[in-house]
Amino acid sequence: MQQTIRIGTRDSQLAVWQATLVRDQLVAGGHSAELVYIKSEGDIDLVTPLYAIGVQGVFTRTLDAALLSGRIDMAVHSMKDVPVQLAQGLAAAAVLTRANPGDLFVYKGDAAFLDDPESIATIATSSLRRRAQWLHRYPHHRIDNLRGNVNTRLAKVASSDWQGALFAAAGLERIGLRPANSIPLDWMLPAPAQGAILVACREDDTRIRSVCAPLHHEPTALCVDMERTFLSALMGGCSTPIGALAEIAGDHLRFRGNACSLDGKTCLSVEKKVPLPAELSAQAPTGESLAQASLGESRRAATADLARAAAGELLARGATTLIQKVTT
Ligand SMILES: NCc1[nH]cc(CCC(=O)O)c1CC(=O)O
Repeated sequence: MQQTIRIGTRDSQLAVWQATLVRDQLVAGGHSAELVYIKSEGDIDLVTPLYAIGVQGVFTRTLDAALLSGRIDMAVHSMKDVPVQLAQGLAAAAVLTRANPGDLFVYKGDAAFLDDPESIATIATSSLRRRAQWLHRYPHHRIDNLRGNVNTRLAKVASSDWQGALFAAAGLERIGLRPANSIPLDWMLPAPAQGAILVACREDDTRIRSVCAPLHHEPTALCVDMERTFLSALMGGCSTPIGALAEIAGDHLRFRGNACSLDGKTCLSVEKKVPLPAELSAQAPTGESLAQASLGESRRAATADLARAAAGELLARGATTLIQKVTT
């Protein structure tokens, strides 16, 4: 009998949904697995905006510690909450197939005010990235802070004077909460890795790494790695307004990135489109067969170069000043 795999997760509804998805896949693969609930710093202080907490990994550090001490065997995270550099001694065991990567505007009443350049609406979000991109498009609006897990935030919107609030589509959709009065924000670039789930384990845990191999989705991993490479090449911390989205569209890889000033007055954006290696087209097999097909480090290196080139372009066009303004 193999030992039961202990899957660490935060206890928000979204986190539990994601961890359950992993557990169910492991169980379907013939393994025994259970959830272990662990509170993160980000769940305890629900008032301070994340950018003001100021440390990376507020949602991941307690889980990292539980992994390293052997209390759990794997941790399931929303990948966008995980610092680009994983904690020492940990490794990515799998990146799951990405859900809707976009952001969503949830509004009250009707959304006609969006087309009215005179309207003085107040929109809620604590994300500097969403704030900056929203103000870039709607400079006449006001932004208020709104923290908490998805459920708390939805409830706060309902009982507030705000006209609406901004959410990750994946966060709402996964827990079956996508409100009818919502608009997908195609023009807003999501956070790097938004909508993707990362399973982390101890670097030397070969059993867990092989158990997780069938859960891995290489096309998603390739895309989110590009986005995270772009982020680190721009020196963005978790709170810098940087958006990035890599998408596989047929036989092409499309990468878009941006960096904005906090007030949204300046938004620099970049786009790259390159042909995709045939084995990674949208129809590519997933999981084990693709892992076996092995992309090879060279292909990853090529897409990482593209992300760094995109970042380099933004830096050359003035992103350095934007980022300095944010961090000082
Ligand atoms: N920052 C918190 C967080 N981390 C992951 C998600 C949603 C799921 C995802 O983006 O993958 C959210 C909520 C949100 O941004 O609205």
